[in-house]
Amino acid sequence: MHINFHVLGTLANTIVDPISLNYKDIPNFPVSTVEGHQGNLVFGTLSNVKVVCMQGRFHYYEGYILQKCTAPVRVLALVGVNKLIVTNAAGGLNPNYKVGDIMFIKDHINFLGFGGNNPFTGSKRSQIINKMGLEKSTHEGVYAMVGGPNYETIAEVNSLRMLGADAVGMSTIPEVLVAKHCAMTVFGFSIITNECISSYDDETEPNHQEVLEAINSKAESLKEFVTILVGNIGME
Ligand SMILES: O=P(O)(O)O[C@@H]1C[C@H](O)[C@@H](CO)O1
Ligand code: HPA
Repeated sequence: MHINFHVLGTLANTIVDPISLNYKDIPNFPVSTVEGHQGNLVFGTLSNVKVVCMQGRFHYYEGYILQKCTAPVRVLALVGVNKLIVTNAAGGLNPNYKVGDIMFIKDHINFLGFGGNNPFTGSKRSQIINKMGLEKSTHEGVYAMVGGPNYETIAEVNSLRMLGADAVGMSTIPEVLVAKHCAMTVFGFSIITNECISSYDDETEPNHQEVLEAINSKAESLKEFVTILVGNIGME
């Protein structure tokens, strides 16, 4: 099983008997350039399931073409991975979402794809949240991918809401498309790291630091969530 941990990279510390490879030591692998994306491929076990975790991913805005962003998914498919858990940090567009909430991705809006930068489509979900008592802070929603690296303007936030998006981020969809192309089963979720600003009266601005802080403050509960999730998916 493959887990894509992006800025949730510290969660890789839960992996048992880890063997870590730095991306720069893997021939032709891209290297991570975004703060919080540590750039390691970590092999080991979680809930007695063999896993490989990407501690850091690649974004279109880093200058990588989507084929390069998603190449690691193809590499993992070639080494036998057939299930993917994909995660991201995302801004909450839905007014009911609070910082730290989890959103299961039931669908997506691929803005890069609208512009012709997209090969495929597809996403799936699964569910194990009750035993952790997280019902009130989980949702099922639509993830919209924008190109980044800048955050959205107020007009863009309001447009995304009108289009039916519940959360917005800068990643994930290309990996999901390629994973589906490689016949993987995919489960995706977003951590809501900020509430998107939709009013000109609001003088605050989104920033990467608050994204990292929101992730870190939820790290323990997310570790538990992913550990249970991997155990459950591994048994399917
Ligand atoms: O890799 P993800 O999508 O989780 O990282 C998000 C998107 C941007 O890189 C950054 C925004 O602060 O976090
Ligand atoms: O508000 C956001 N917008 C886009 N990407 C993001 N990643 C985390 N938060 C956001």
